[in-house]
Amino acid sequence: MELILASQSPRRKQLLEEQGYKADVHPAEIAETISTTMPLDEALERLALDKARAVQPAFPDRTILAADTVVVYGGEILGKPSDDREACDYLMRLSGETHQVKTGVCILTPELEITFTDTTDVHFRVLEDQEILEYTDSGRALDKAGAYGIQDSGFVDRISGSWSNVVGLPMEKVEEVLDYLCRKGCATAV
Ligand SMILES: Cc1cn([C@H]2C[C@H](O)[C@@H](COP(=O)(O)OP(=O)(O)OP(=O)(O)O)O2)c(=O)[nH]c1=O
Repeated sequence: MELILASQSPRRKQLLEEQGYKADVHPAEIAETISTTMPLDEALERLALDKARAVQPAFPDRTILAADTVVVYGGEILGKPSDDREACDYLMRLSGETHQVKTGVCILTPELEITFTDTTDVHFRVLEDQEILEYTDSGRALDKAGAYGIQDSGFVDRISGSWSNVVGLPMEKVEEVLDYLCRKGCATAV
């Protein structure tokens, strides 16, 4: 199955390819604004839908996948940090605590618009100031929600829920939907 991936995230491409899906990358060029006038899950799905719709005119016959991942801690949304200082601030706040990672997903076909959100609870071990600085200095924090990668930081000591959801795509649910689409015969469109 070959998808149009409306995301610049190399992690999402890798997660899809590891499960046997080919992903042709065409990132949506839209502002990443999360609406505050609706519940967060709905707002993430809306943003994923907007990303998918932004590329649909170029690929009207294809299946398009888009997503948006955020960290939620203490009632606040932590997206991608704007600089190293903010990245350090996020990591100091998350140290020793449990937060949530939410990914809103949209799978858009010529006939269907499917959106859903998955949530994973993530617990950080207590972090030393020095390791926070080393991580942010390495440049790995800036393109990631919450300023860390579960896959490259070693900060996480346990999770409850989907691991791939934290990396940027809840593959268990994504596969369920893609399998459903194949069974429904949308395969011609993918
Ligand atoms: C929490 C966490 C996030 N991330 C990444 C996944 C996403 O790439 C990024 C969240 O930003 P997103 O805005 O969801 O995605 P993106 O900007 O990389 O790509 P696009 O908007 O084009 O879809 O954070 C990890 O790689 N590991 C993690 O543990």
